[in-house]
Amino acid sequence: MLNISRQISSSRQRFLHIELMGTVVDSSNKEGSKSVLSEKKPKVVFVLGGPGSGKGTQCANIVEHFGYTHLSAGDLLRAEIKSGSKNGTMIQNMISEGIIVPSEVTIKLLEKAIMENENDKFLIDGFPRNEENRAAFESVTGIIPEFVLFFDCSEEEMEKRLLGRNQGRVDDNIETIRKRFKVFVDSSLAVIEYYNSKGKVKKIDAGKPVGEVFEAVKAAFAPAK
Ligand SMILES: Nc1ncnc2c1ncn2[C@@H]1O[C@H](COP(=O)(O)OP(=O)(O)OP(=O)(O)O)[C@@H](O)[C@H]1O
Ligand SMILES: O=c1ccn([C@@H]2O[C@H](COP(=O)(O)O)[C@@H](O)[C@H]2O)c(=O)[nH]1
Repeated sequence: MLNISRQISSSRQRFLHIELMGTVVDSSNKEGSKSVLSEKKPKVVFVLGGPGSGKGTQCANIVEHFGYTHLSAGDLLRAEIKSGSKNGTMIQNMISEGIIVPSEVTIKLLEKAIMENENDKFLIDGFPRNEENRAAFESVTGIIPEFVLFFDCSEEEMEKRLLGRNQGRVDDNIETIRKRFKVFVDSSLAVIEYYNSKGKVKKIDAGKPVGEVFEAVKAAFAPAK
């Protein structure tokens, strides 16, 4: 039985309370046109959560333990900037402002990364970031995620982690961090709500230490009994 209740505890802070499950990969898209992925039929898990909730950290653990390939949408966009692509300046400006890059750009990068990898199971980290991303990805690729891992963490904790990350990211400054939080609440939570309505969200308390979070993640990947 689903049980979602959203509490707004301050103008900037919202939490989702969710109970969950999920599956299935569909290789056709709604327009009937063929995606480059229609033959491959990869298994996909979306890894979602606010900026600094620990998605990348836990994806590294999942790769090691469960043999998935980790595709961070943000990393693919940053690599696109470095490659000198024609979209590089636009992507750079959008990341600096914490804005969501057009779906077409991100989906092309994800499709390419999946096609170029022999693995058939992928963690897609940090995408979809809004409902338009989600609908476009499903329509273009025909992929429905097996499930969605949702890293639930307070803004206070995420802010502390991002300010301490020290990886030289242009968006890890307090001004952009606050913009990213707002984008997450205004646009990205809707994706989690959508998949929750399909019974596909597995919520993780991501405010705990890394090892404890991974114990919960492992349970989410354990086959249903
Ligand atoms: N459970 C945790 N407890 C404390 N620190 C953590 C935890 N998980 C990750 N961190 C640290 O917090 C920072 C952000 O983690 P990470 O990069 O994994 O987050 P993310 O969700 O992928 O962020 P973004 O969405 O900005 O890419 C890193 O410095 C990481 O080492
Ligand atoms: O699907 C995506 C993923 C990322 N972005 C942009 O990149 C930054 C950083 O993303 P991280 O997941 O924190 O690496 C994000 O703020 C967006 O500007 C995107 O547009 N679409």
